[in-house]
Amino acid sequence: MTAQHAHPAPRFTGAARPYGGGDPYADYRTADFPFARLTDLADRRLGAGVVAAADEFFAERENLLLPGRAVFDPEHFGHKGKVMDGWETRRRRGPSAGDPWPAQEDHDWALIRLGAPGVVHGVVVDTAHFRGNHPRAVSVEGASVPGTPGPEELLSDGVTWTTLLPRTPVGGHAANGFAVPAGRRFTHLRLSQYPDGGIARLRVYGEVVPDPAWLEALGTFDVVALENGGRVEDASDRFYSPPANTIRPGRSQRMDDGWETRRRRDRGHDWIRYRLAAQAEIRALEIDTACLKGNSAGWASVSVRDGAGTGTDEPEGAGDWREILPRTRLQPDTNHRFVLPAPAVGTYARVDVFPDGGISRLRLFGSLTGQGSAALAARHREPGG
Ligand SMILES: NC(=O)NC(NC(N)=O)C(=O)[O-]
Repeated sequence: MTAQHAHPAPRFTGAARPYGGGDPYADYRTADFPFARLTDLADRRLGAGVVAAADEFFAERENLLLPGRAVFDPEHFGHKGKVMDGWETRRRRGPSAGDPWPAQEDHDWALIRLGAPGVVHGVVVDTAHFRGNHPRAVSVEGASVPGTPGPEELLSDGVTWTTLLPRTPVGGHAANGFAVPAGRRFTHLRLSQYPDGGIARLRVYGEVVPDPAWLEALGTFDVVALENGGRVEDASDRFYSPPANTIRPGRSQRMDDGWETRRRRDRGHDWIRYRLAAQAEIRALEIDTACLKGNSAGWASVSVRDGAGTGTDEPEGAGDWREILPRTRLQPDTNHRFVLPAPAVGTYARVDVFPDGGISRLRLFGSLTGQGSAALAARHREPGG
């Protein structure tokens, strides 16, 4: 899918006002970035990590990838200074009394391992609560390094870094969002801030491009899982929690780690539509309602559809939806397992929940068809994949 940007993302520059008391988000600058519907490839819950940083004097690099928005407690000071929920470096200085200012090219950097390799469509460099100490500008580069390289290898001359976002001014206390022209499949990013400062969160939105050799070796795997290249295309409700939670790794540990819809007061029902990693044959499935007790979905059905749709709209050129699990009663806080009476082939899947409520995970176990394997291999090979 290519993120379409009819209007360029709004840009925020300059300092924010000093914190004046009350809700610290009252004067936060943000926008609705169209690419933010895609998977956050730098999600800690997907396995992303900040493997190294040039400096983290004031606040630790790990904060960059925490889920949820950054918190600010005006009274919280520690031995090093104001405790900040982000990655914050010390102030850079020039070489001498006569030249006390940092040089034009001075910067601090952090190396990020993506949770799943993929093609990046947009980044958000969030400077929430960094008002007088945000960087003047940032840049983002990507690299594709096989295996599990450590910081030394990533910093070695042998690694080629491709610019995703050239050095660009950013504003303080703002969600600085930038659409990125679709490039290659990257495994790692380098975030730089000029000349120094603090960044609360980094979000990297794009499409997971899994390694076909790995999936081939596994044979049977969860063909809708985020880490394997599955994704949510649309959903009826995003009120309490994102539908993409249903295809995250691991079991849900808290209610907000699943998908919970608001209480319906009409005669309708809620649903999520997914695109699978590629065309697959599904043989078994799980619907988990972990941590959803008084608000678990009452019943659920699952359907699949075949075809080669593109984009986020209803799948184009796809066949009809075929129900593979009829409307089935669900128990609260329970993992439900179903072996399908016959394998079902599809490229899209849909879960319908009745009448509302939540499920925490959907797992679709199967293997890629010959057509699915070929499509995935082609995507992995192509320069844009
Ligand atoms: N008030 C501050 O945040 N000052 C300093 N930063 C921290 N974290 O104390 C600084 O120099 O940016």
